[in-house]
Amino acid sequence: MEREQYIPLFETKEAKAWLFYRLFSVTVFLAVCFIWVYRITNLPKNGEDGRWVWIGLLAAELWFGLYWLITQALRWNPVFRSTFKDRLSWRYKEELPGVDIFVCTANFKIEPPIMVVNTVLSVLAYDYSPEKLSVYLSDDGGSDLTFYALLEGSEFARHWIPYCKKFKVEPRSPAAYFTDSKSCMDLSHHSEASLAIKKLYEEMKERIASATKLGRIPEEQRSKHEGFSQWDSYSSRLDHDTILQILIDGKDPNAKDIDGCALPTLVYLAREKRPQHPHHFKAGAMNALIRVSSKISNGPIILNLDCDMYSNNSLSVHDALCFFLDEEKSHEVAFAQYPQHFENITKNDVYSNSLRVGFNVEFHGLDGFGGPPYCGTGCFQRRDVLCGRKFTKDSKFEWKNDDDHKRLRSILELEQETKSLASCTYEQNTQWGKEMGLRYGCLLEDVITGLSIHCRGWKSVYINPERKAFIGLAPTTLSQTLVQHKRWAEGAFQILFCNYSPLSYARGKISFGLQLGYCYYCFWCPSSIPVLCYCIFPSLYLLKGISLFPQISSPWILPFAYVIATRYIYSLAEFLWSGGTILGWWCEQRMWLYKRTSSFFFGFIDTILKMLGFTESTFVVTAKFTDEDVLKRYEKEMMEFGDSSPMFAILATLAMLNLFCFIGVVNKVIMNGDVFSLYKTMPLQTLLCIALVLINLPLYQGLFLRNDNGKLPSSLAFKSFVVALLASSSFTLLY
Ligand SMILES: O=c1ccn([C@@H]2O[C@H](COP(=O)(O)OP(=O)(O)O[C@H]3O[C@H](CO)[C@@H](O)[C@H](O)[C@H]3O)[C@@H](O)[C@H]2O)c(=O)[nH]1
Ligand SMILES: [Mn+2]
Repeated sequence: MEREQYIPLFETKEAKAWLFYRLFSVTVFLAVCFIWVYRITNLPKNGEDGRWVWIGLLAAELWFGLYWLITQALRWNPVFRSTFKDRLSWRYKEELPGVDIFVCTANFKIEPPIMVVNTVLSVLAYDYSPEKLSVYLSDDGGSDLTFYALLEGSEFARHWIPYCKKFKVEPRSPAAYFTDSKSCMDLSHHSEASLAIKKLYEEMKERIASATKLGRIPEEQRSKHEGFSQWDSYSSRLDHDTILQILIDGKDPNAKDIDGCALPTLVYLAREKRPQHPHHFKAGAMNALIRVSSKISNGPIILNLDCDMYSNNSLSVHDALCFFLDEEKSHEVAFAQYPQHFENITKNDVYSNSLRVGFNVEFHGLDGFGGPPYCGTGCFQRRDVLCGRKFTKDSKFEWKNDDDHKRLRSILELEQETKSLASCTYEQNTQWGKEMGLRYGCLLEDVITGLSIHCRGWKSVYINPERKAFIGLAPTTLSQTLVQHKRWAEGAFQILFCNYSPLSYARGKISFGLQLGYCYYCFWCPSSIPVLCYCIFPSLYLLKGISLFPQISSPWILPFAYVIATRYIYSLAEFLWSGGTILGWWCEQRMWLYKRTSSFFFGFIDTILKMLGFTESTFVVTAKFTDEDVLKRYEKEMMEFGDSSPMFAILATLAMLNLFCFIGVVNKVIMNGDVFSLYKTMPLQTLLCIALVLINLPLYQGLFLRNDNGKLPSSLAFKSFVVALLASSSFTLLY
């Protein structure tokens, strides 16, 4: 037979301006070298003022310079991918592979069941043959409320899916669809059907809301489904049997939507939990899902989603499949990662949660070196690779289509057999969590798993289409953002010491660029220390009148000026290009500082304590639900403090310290009457201190000027005031 002509399913383009960027980056590096030379050649002699702090600054600047070199990997070689999904349907017609979608939820109190159901509905309604689509919800909360909500959702799906397909609805999360102004316009066109479906949705929402409010399932509902009986032996969230229920069996000829078309499979799973067995958080949940799904649908492609990440494009599966089914280029692709988008980002994004630059710039850069990391959500994976398969030249993606849609066993039998795969003891003495499935023992289970896949020789691709594929919820308070980043930074730091460390094990197994790329995240924690030094010492020495940087008349000021100016101009340009605002960029600078001085610093300390055996790290789940009061302030872009966490204590103390130094210096200048002397002798120190005070303005407001519940508690204000005052005055008087 003649070989069919090869038609590429995706293409990869390089960025246009890469040469320009590389030249620019070389000039910055030269300037950095001059700064190092300045520090070394001007080191104060033994006994002179400021020798120790000078050495400290040298260390910090060495770190900043080297770390900056690492970040170049993220921008050196960006690539952009596009897919041809019409060719896919044309080429493969009905022979596309099965896709299993895993949605994870963990806590019904902070991850509202109605939101979870919307996410599930959005993927159930994918424009993909229902026989080949299966959706699994893993509920680590083991909550009958979530189960009940899913049960309601499965009933509603029988109306929702045909509605979506008939009217080509987008997005297919009902909640998003009914609030989207554009789709509401459409809604008015196909009047009757849309009013009816909206009513059904509202009724379902109402039932779920009242059950949630009540805190239990009404008896009449409970008696309708035998699945609830599985909660009879349930004692707590962390102590219960496996609960498994196939809510829609796609292979059952009676499972039909209201138009008589087949439905995708839908499964609820709460794996067994026992207090004496570690459950490994999300990684454990995913591994249980991998095993359970292998018995039920065994789709060769797996999509993993967080419970808040609904699908915003009914054709994303097709887009992703282009990367796995291309006849010449696909054999090395292990996973395709989509970016995360968030629907609740305010205009200037006060907490810098949109991760704009990361997803619009840096991930493209990593893609150029062998692939973006696995981000835990919005990621399509090959099942065989996830289960430990190594890359070889003939690792082509293969799947067989079983035409037999009938089950040999009854569904009850199947459920019973499958349950044991989700038990606590199943993994004992197996490779699960090590060589198979997601890796255990790291707070960033996704990134470490992706790294291990890269180390086995696979590539990944980054797909960032115009129409957003997945949209979720970002944290809405400062403390949530800081806690989330602490988890991420701590997890990334753990990777540095694990078996797959990008510094040692990965060498030679992944490209040098990707090694650096991973290091960028892994070194977040330790980079807190030089930033802390820079926030404290230059200002204290300014107050004391000791200069630590070149004077305005010295030529050495030039490299400093060049680095500072280009760093900020470039980052502003990049931020605006990625769709941000100027004020948003300013907020990002603030969050840059806050993350380093609190999240990354605490992550650093915690990792060290953990290595010494003092603590265990836990996965703190981000709330996807905000109090009305808090939400109002969030929408007004007011920083939300509220409680007195140790992270806030550090931030407040640093802010106060800089304020005192600033006031002290202004006072001195006024007494001396010579405004210009400071500008001549210590221009950079003054600039740094002023910048730190300006960036902290919202914090001073939270400390002293606000009256709402989101301000900083006065006890914390008092403590930080005293500590900062003591530190600055004792430094000037005694030292
Ligand atoms: O024991 C647990 C803890 C969490 N989750 C689920 O994991 C997901 C992510 O949790 P979230 O609190 O939203 O964390 P984020 O920081 O927003 O998530 C990012 O970072 C995590 C790693 O830190 C990844 O697991 C996520 O996929 C990624 O989106 C959620 O759906 C949770 O329900 C579980 O299933 N079991
Ligand atoms: Mn999340």
